[in-house]
Amino acid sequence: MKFNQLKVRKKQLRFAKSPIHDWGLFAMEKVDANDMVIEYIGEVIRQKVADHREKRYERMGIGSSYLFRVDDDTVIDATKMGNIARFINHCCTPNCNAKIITVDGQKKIVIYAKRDIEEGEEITYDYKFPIEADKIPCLCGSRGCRGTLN
Ligand SMILES: Nc1ncnc2c1ncn2[C@@H]1O[C@H](CN(CC[C@H](N)C(=O)O)CC2CN(CCC(c3ccccc3)c3ccccc3)C2)[C@@H](O)[C@H]1O
Repeated sequence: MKFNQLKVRKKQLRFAKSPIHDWGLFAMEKVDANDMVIEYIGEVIRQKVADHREKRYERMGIGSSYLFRVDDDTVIDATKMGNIARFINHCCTPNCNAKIITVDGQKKIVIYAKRDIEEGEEITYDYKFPIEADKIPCLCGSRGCRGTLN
């Protein structure tokens, strides 16, 4: 089914302080399992450009960036141009999935509900960060928490 034929009734969402980390994204209405929640909007850039930007963001002290890896040569950067999807936090037992779909040759990241989500629940997905040496402790607080983001 083409992306624009999807039932793209925008979900009522809001960003607010999160018990997981800083700001998060919350459902303002019930979301049914498998419904599309939001697209992760940002600039589509090549891996090389993302590497340079990541170093620049580190130098600027903005640390963790709004970079979302799509595949081994495509990254979506929501730092300068993005939507509220960039506020979605990680959870080891998330209520959403991030799926990559291709629409007219353009790769898009769409966040779908894995299960029914109640009004007021925080929207989360598994970041699936690559394993790294310097660990980022995970604050998701869920029973199945793996302890680190990477
Ligand atoms: N389960 C978890 N456990 C522990 N930590 C978690 C978990 N889930 C998410 N996180 C944290 O959230 C990050 C992902 N984050 C998700 C949303 C985040 N909650 C938020 O409130 O922004 C988006 C990134 C946070 N950054 C914002 C930078 C900001 C900035 C930073 C410093 C100084 C000034 C400005 C900035 C602002 C504008 C432009 C550029 C940078 C992007 C992860 O990388 C991790 O650090």
